[in-house]
Amino acid sequence: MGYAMALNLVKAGYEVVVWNRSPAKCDALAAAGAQVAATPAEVVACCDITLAMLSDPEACLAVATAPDGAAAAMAPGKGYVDVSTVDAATAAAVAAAVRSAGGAYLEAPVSGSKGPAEQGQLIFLSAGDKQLFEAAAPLLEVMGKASFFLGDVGAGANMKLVVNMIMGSMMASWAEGLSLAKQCGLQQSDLVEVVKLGAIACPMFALKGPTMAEGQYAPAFPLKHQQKDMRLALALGDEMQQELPLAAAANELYKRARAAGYSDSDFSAVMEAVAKKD
Ligand SMILES: NC(=O)C1=CN([C@@H]2O[C@H](COP(=O)(O)OP(=O)(O)OC[C@H]3O[C@@H](n4cnc5c(N)ncnc54)[C@H](OP(=O)(O)O)[C@@H]3O)[C@@H](O)[C@H]2O)C=CC1
Ligand SMILES: O=CCCC(=O)O
Repeated sequence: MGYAMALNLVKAGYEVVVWNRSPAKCDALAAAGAQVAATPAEVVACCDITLAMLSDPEACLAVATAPDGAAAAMAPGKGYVDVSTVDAATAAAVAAAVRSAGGAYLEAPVSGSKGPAEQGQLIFLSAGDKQLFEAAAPLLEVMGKASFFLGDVGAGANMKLVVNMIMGSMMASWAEGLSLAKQCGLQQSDLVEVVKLGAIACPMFALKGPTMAEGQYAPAFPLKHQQKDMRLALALGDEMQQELPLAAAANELYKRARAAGYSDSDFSAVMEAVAKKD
């Protein structure tokens, strides 16, 4: 995700400085014209606005707060936009580190996967410092098709977790439907066409149905990240005393798929947790 988003900024003519824990992953961006930094702090030192796209809460905290992390070079006039999917507590901790160094903080997790990231069609779910949202708007416009400002720190993270919890349950349900259709002798391709025309038509079902029927799960949204989002959404449910029985059941399927070795496959590989073995 970070690669596609940064590449769009380079293509739009911005001076982009990149860092990644595994440095080789910066090579293609360097070839496209980005400058490569040695640490997150070095990125922040070079830039007015720094974007972070990282896997999970642990990664976001590490990159923001390590001795050579982003907060170490934060200063008044600089902004940090974390577009990773994390929980509100992590967003608050990163915000505190950035703000205590005088910087501004925006969380802006994204809806949309690899394709929308490449096409500049992401949806940003932002919260935090409104002035930074306004300053970052031209960048978000390059990378996305819509940006929402949802309020104080945590609101963007919570919105993203609600959206991905719904998506995870829908995908698990779709996997069950495709599997049941097959078991009763129906063509899965017919199910895809029937669903496409009715009230439960859904771009995700249309996109993923054919490849799921073939047992192909080339990663767009890795299953380990979907399971992380289910876990974080369930924790949010506990905190809010909101029952989430469907999401809890779906989470067990994603955990089963992870245990079966599908962590780095697309999240549609949840199919393997429900499909009856012939
Ligand atoms: N893929 C998708 O479709 C979407 C993903 N998201 C969210 O975006 C985020 C990134 O997703 P995606 O790009 O797919 O994930 P990837 O797994 O491809 O990339 C994760 C990135 O995080 C880095 N990272 C992980 N742990 C650490 C750490 N401890 N310290 C420093 N860097 C670390 C990785 O570095 P390294 O290369 O060294 O491993 C890599 O750059 C996740 O929060 C995900 O939930 C949101 C919308 C869509
Ligand atoms: O977090 C991943 C979201 C994927 C999507 O919105 O298609």
